[in-house]
Amino acid sequence: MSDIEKRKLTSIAPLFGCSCKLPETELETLLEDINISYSPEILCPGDDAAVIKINDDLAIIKTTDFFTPIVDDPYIQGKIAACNATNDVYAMGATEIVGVLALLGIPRELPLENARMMLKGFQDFCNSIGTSIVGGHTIINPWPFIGGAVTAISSPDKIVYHSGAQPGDVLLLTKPLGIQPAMASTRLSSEYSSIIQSTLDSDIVANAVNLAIECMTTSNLNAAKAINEVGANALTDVTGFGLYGHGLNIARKSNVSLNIDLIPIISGTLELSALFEHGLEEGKSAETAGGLLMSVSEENLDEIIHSLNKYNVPAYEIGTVKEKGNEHVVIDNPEILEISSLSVKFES
Ligand SMILES: Nc1ncnc2c1ncn2[C@@H]1O[C@H](COP(=O)(O)OP(=O)(O)OP(=O)(O)O)[C@@H](O)[C@H]1O
Ligand SMILES: [Mg+2]
Repeated sequence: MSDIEKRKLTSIAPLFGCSCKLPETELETLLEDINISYSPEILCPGDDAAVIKINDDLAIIKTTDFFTPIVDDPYIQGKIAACNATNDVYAMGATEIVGVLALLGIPRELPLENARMMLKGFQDFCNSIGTSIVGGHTIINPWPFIGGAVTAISSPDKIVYHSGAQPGDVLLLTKPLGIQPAMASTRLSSEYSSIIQSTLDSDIVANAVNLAIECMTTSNLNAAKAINEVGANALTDVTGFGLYGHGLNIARKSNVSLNIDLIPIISGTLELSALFEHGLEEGKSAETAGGLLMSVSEENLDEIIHSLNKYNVPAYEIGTVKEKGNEHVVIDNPEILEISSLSVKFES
């Protein structure tokens, strides 16, 4: 057995899941320097996915995402990668994916069986949301990575942009936060292990990891279906830039301020975040395949919550949209809501 075969998937790269994204400020500098010119058919440069208007009835949505492993099980890693890559389509309010190209990077020494299981998890997840791998690209690379390039279609008028949040709107989030600290607890040195054991019950840590994996393998498709039925003013998904960073994208594009006064977290992750200094209570902790953050009018609020719950999607009311103030995103001493299950009580 080679050295790498004996190592865990997450031990081959030093960054995990969406936390390997280039920081947002550096990405902005990079893209500014290139000065890309977008033609008028590109409806929303800088949003979660590119939307290309073909005619009044048809837009094509294209997006790509890939990252390093966040779990050691290659099959689950494949599912998480497919969930994360396809979620940017749902973050535009679109629901109809027509195909996914699978992108794979594998270290020379990694047994092909590991790569095969990642791809199998990827394909099974795509099937579970009604689509399939239609091709891909595979390279030899020192760090393993997996992801997808996704194509979807939609009516242009169903697309929901970052830019539509209005003062008076309510902010809803569909998954709890805390993926980064929950998963960091699975990769601990013995020094950290003993600190955690003295701080948190081992069952709480195990449940946090299980719920984090459930979050990362639960598609935002159902949430997008609900939004498609009722409508939302602005929409994004919460990934590597955390709630703060993705909220900032909506606030800037909409020229408003977001006041966030409640942060739903995976139970136990506040203590883990404090230990690893991830900044969860400030919305700064990186999420992977996180939930949808939407801005909805007060008058649509009950209907959208009802519709989300009907599709078995939780809806946490985390704050409100204000006229633009000194800061685009205000998260000041928020209430912390500990979540230990994604299941929804639905009353029709
Ligand atoms: N190399 C690149 N060339 C051109 N545009 C890019 C490049 N990298 C990122 N972008 C654009 O920058 C914006 C932010 O990219 P990013 O992948 O972080 O999207 P996101 O939706 O905010 O995050 P996530 O994909 O994790 O959900 C997107 O509009 C994306 O198309
Ligand atoms: Mg996104």
